[in-house]
Amino acid sequence: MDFQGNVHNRVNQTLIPLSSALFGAKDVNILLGESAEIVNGAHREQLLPANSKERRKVMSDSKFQGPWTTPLHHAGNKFNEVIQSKKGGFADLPAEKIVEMMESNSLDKAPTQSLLSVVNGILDESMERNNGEIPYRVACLLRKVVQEIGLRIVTQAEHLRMQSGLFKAREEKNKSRIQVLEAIAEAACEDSKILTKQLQQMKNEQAITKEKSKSEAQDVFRLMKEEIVFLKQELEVARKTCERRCLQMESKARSAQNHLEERMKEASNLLTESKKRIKELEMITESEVREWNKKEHIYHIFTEFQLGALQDLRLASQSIRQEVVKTQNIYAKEFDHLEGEVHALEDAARNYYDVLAENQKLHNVVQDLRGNIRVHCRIRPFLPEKEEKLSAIEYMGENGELVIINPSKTGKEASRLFKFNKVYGPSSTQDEVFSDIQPLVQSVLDGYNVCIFAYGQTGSGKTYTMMGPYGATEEQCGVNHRALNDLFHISQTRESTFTYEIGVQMVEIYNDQVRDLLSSSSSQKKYPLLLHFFGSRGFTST
Ligand SMILES: Nc1ncnc2c1ncn2[C@@H]1O[C@H](COP(=O)(O)OP(=O)(O)OP(=O)(O)O)[C@@H](O)[C@H]1O
Repeated sequence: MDFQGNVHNRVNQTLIPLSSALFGAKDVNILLGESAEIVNGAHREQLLPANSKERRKVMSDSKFQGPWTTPLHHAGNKFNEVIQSKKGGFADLPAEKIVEMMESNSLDKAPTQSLLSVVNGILDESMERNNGEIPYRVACLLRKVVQEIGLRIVTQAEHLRMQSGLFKAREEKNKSRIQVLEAIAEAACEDSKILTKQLQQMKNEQAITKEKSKSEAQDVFRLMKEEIVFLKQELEVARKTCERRCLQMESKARSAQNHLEERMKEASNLLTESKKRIKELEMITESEVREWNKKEHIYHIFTEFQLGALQDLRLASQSIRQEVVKTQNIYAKEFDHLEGEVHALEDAARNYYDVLAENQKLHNVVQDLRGNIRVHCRIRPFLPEKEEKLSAIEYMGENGELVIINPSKTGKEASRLFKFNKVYGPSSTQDEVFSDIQPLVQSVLDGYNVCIFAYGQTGSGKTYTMMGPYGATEEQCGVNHRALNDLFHISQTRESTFTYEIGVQMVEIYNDQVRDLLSSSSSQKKYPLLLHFFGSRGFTST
């Protein structure tokens, strides 16, 4: 539709300029009007320009007018009046009238028909007359009229030449227009060819599209067929499954029915049994009722006996109440006495706390006196696997003296004396070692800073002393366990007077690096702190 509409528009666009070239221009009307004036005087009025001024000009320019011309009363009126008013022949016309007719103005405006009728009239008159003479004045008029007609013929001939020149020019113009129109027609033909081509192309495309849609429809049909086959198969499978399930359900229903029948039988059996039981129970109940009646009787006797006993009890309770009042009085006196004693105890307790504080002070003073820094030496026993058991200890004093011998040297240099605060022999126990450290734990709880650390070469027994051996028993536990036990124990005994917050930190210092042994993340294990003053030997501290 669009294509056809476009073609129609294009054809219209081509035709509109064509028609305007033929019929629309004003000059075409003028051209036709002027041609008609010359070729066919009958269409003069219709084809002359509509503008009245132009019309008048054309009319006045055209001096050759035939008898068909519409009478122009404004031109040559006098001439006509004279012709029409004349009686008899031209020879009879008075001289003034002929002069009046000969006035150039009058002749100019007279129609050519009138001029010709004057000439014919004069010629007829001369032929009618026997002598054939034409009076002089009439002959003058005749000459004048003939001259006028001759002039008009000359003018008309010129006019005709001009008109033919105009015609030629217009013909040229028309030829060029025809060429333009032919060119337009050719262009229109080219357009129509292109359009036809496009139409053909579109038809081809439409055919291809139709082919495509046909193949697609075939594909869809095939796919639908496959889908239907697949769905049929699935339906078949589903039907089979359904049948199988129905069969299973039926067998289940049958088994359930059998089961129910069995249950019904069991229930009926139970019912008969329970009926029997009810009968038995009724019999038992009857016998029990009898029993209960007997018992009621016995209870009745017993209650009466109890009432008697209760009476006795009431009497006894009254006497007891009197006793209790007496005892309460005695207790009140004793409470007064005890109150006095409690007051005395409170005073004593207050004194006790003072004494306790004093005692703590004295304890810490004693610790200070024993030395702020104490060095104890523990001698490790020989390890069982050691074969050579040659000891370097020559003497071990009770006040911390220790003499070490060096077999490779002689004389004074062979032995060396060391002085410690305390020396523990190879047979010393963990408890013995801790007994000297224990007072320091109490000092911690009194607000003193305490540090206990073990120092010695590898394998000298630091870990053993501080922690105990692997899987240690209570007896083998080292300083750490024992100190912590004491800390908790003493803090508990003091919980009425003190509140302690206890925290634990376990670090290892090894190769100048401090590590947090309780940290779970490996990145935080390493402390940024570097210790230079401990040297490079390993040790364990608490
Ligand atoms: N007093 C002791 N009684 C019995 N065995 C001990 C005693 N002291 C140490 N040992 C034993 O000696 C061995 C080495 O002791 P320990 O591991 O405590 O040494 P260490 O100084 O901690 O060594 P390192 O610096 O290499 O860690 C261990 O088998 C330990 O059981």
